[in-house]
Amino acid sequence: MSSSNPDITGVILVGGQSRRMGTDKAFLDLDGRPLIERALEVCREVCGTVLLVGNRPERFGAYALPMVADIYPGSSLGGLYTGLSHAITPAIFAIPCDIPFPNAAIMQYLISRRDDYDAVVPITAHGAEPLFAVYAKACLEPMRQMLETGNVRINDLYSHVRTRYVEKAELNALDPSGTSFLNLNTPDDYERARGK
Ligand SMILES: Nc1nc2c(ncn2[C@@H]2O[C@H](COP(=O)(O)OP(=O)(O)OP(=O)(O)O)[C@@H](O)[C@H]2O)c(=O)[nH]1
Repeated sequence: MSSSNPDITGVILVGGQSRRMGTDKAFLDLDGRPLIERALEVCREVCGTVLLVGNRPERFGAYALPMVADIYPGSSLGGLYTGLSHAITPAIFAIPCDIPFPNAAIMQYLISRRDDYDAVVPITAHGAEPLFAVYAKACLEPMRQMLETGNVRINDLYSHVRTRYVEKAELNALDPSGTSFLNLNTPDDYERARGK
């Protein structure tokens, strides 16, 4: 796989319950393609390796990708921790499976802001976007401590690692449609995305 960042693993989070949607979000069809394939496409473009993290490998066999089960099941923080643990690269780019318009240019930009930081996290109108962010191996131990104590609020991680927040204004030019961080949680969200 040729990519501009061989030292980054794209970690696609495909766990969770999809309770609000009522059907596995990874396989929601948008313009003839399931969401998972959109995430996969940008990961292949930007990252050296791709890893799926979730607990239903039988659903993803067709993609012939490495897939690992959550070490700490039950939270997206557990998914991040699992992806970062298994990655053989020094850092990962985490991406959820429920964003219909993942933006490779934004991924590239966030990766380019790594410098000496352990986490690079975009800020949008909705606050931090911890599931579309860069994490270095230095995040593993603080993540593990949070998981061991039952704290799964990813935003609490950032005070324990060197975090670079990337403000919305920095990203606007890369996101003219303003849809890059849209995520689909409910059937209504899905209907709206189909209209875009
Ligand atoms: N590996 C892993 N991924 C998760 C887990 N929980 C959520 N995710 C992923 O994180 C992203 C955001 O998920 P959410 O919308 O917060 O949760 P969800 O369980 O998918 O949906 P709800 O049941 O409606 O809350 C999606 O890509 C999910 O696949 C988890 O426990 N493990």
